[in-house]
Amino acid sequence: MLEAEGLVRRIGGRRVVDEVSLAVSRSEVLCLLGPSGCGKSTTLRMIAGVERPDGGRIRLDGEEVSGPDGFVPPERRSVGLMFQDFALFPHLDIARNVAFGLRDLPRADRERRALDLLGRVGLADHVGRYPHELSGGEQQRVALARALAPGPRLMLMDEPFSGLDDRLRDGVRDATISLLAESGTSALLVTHDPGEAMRVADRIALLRAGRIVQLGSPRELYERPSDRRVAEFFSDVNVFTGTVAGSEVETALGRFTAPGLADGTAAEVVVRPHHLRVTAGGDPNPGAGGAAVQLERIRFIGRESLLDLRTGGGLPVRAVLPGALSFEPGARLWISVSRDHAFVFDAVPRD
Ligand SMILES: Nc1ncnc2c1ncn2[C@@H]1O[C@H](COP(=O)(O)OP(=O)(O)OP(=O)(O)O)[C@@H](O)[C@H]1O
Repeated sequence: MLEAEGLVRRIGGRRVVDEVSLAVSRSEVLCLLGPSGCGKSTTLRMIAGVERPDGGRIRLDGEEVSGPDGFVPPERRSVGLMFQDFALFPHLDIARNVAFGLRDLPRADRERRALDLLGRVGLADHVGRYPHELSGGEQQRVALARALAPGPRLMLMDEPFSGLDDRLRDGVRDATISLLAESGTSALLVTHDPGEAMRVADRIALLRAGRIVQLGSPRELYERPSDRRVAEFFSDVNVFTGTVAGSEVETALGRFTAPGLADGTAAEVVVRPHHLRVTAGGDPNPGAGGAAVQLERIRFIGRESLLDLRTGGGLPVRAVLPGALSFEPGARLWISVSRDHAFVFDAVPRD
C-alpha cells in the first residue's frame, strides 16, 4: 500500500529525517512513535505530499508519488489527512463538512455518503448541527468521517487524539480503529504516547533523532527492545550494570549471559519493575540468582503496588506487584527475574 524508501529531509543543515524506510500493507495500522522533535510529523508530511523530501522515494499502491522521477501533489495521492487541530469548517453543518471532499459526485450521492458515514461514527442524530454545537470528541468523529468520505487508500493521522480529554480519548480512539478496519483502510499514525501506539498499532516504528531505531509489533518492541532506550520508552526500568567476563555479566541482581558482547564490555541488565519477582525473606532458591533488598516505601495505587527497594550495595530498585500487599517498610525481601525478562545491552551513556 505504502512504501517509503530512504526518506531524507534536511532543515537548516540538519537531517531531521535521516534515511527512513517503512512500508504499510493493506488494512494495517502503523504507528510512528517517538519523543518530541524526532521527525515523526515531518515524515508524515512528506508522505502526505505537503512537504518535499530531499531524498528517497515514496510509492502508493506501486505508483511512485515522490522520488527522482516526479512528484504527485497531495490532492492527487488519494490519502486522507487527520491532524490534531482537525479544522472543521465552522460555517458548514456537519453533513456538509463530511460531503466537502465529494464535490465530484452528484448531490444526492454526496448526501447519502455523508449521512452513511455520520451514522457509522455514531452521529446520525446530530446531522443538522454545526461544529461549535458538538463536543471535542464528536468534532473529532466528524473529522474522521470527512477524511474517510472520499475512500482514501491510506489515512495519515498526526496526533489525532491528543486534543481530547482522557475521558473521551479511549472511546474516540477505539471507534476510529474499528472504522478503519471495517473500511479496510490502512493508516499511518503519529503519536508520542507509547500506550496509545500499543493500543492502536499493528506495528510500531520507533524513531529517534530522525531514524527508525526499531520497527515491529507492539509485543516485539516491548518484549525484545533493541536497546535500553527503546525499553525505557515503554516503562520505567531498573538498570543493573557490570562488566562482561566469559560471555557473562555479574551484576547486583546476579549473573546473566551476555550474548554477542566481548569480554571487558560495560553491560547493562535492564528489568521492568513489574517483571521483578519479590518474595519475603532470604534467597528462596539458592544458586538461581537475585538479590537481597530492603523495602523503603510501598504505595498501593489501585490495581497494583509500587515498591521502592534498596540492595545491600545501596542501589535503588523499583518493583510493581499486582494487588495490595502486606509488606511493611523495613522488610527484608528477595528480588529475582526470569532470564527472558532481563534485557542485556552494551552500556550506553545516560541522556
Ligand atoms: N519548518 C521548520 N523549520 C525549522 N525546523 C523545523 C521545521 N520543521 C521541523 N523542524 C525541526 O525538525 C525536527 C523534527 O520535527 P517534527 O515536527 O517532524 O518532529 P516530531 O517528532 O513530529 O515532534 P512533535 O512530536 O513535537 O511534533 C524538530 O527538531 C523540529 O524543530
